[in-house]
Amino acid sequence: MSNDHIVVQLEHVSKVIGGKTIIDDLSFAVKRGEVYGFLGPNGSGKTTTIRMMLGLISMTKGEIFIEGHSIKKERAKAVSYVGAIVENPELYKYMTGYKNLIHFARMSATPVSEERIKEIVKIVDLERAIHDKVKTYSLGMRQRLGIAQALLHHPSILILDEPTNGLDPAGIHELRDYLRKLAVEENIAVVVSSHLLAEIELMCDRVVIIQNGQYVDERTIKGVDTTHQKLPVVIEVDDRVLAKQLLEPYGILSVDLNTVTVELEKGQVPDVIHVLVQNNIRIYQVNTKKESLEDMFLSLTQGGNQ
Ligand SMILES: Nc1ncnc2c1ncn2[C@@H]1O[C@H](COP(=O)(O)OP(=O)(O)OP(=O)(O)O)[C@@H](O)[C@H]1O
Repeated sequence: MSNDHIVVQLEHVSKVIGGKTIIDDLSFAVKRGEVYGFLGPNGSGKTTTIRMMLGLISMTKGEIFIEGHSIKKERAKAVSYVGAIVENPELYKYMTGYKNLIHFARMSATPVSEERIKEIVKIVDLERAIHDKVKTYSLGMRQRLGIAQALLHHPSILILDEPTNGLDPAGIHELRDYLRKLAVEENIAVVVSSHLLAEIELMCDRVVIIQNGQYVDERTIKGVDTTHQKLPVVIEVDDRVLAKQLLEPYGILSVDLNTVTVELEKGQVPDVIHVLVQNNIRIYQVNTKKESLEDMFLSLTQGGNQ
């Protein structure tokens, strides 16, 4: 199956509770093999959206498809592809990790083989501790056991609501590593919600940002090839008129008092500097305008509702 395979798709989803619009026309799609961040300030509607993705609450408008199945029309089928931990997983502290998994496997609607349990234990890195009682586990280990439980039935998508809550930096680091491994090795979509940009940036391949229940932006975080991305480059020169003439072929965006802004690919920047220098233009500054995810998220969360 190709990695462009869309596992979950939200189409114009809205949720109104008590006359108040909590989610407003939200659309996004998550693919196999990726860790997808769902980022928004507290109260922006992440949990509500996740509940709709799990079929726990209805949507007022729109559609959610999981593996092509409508959550409205084929709820049981659609939800069968989802593994999720929304609140703290229910674990039996006085049983071993392994016995917990056996217990959940028995409760699963789809049969789970012992082989599958072993495979999952390996993926979440609990091989050494799996026969110890859960009460001896750290919070991070308990969370991994919870994830193992959510994965028993071979879901196509794993949804984790604020998974780093309560974890220390080492725990967050571990979580990041095995979510990545999970997405690739199990070839599943992993959706992680958070109100902390730094965490999402560390963990995810792509991120959708919401505020007040509305879509704000979607960005690729890792592995993005910026070589051919065109960005505005502001060049401060002593002769903007001549500079404008020379840079015309590259596409001038604007000319100010002593700057010329051109839209350039990274590889064109040295060429442009070369052309200007050859024509005896003095260059004082070259700046690429790029709004970082952080700038944007900070401007969204200004007002301190984090
Ligand atoms: N059942 C409900 N009735 C009324 N308002 C609700 C209900 N559920 C959620 N809300 C409101 O909807 C908004 C979004 O809540 P939600 O829990 O989805 O946000 P969130 O992004 O998950 O935030 P947090 O990270 O704080 O949990 C909040 O303003 C919340 O008060």
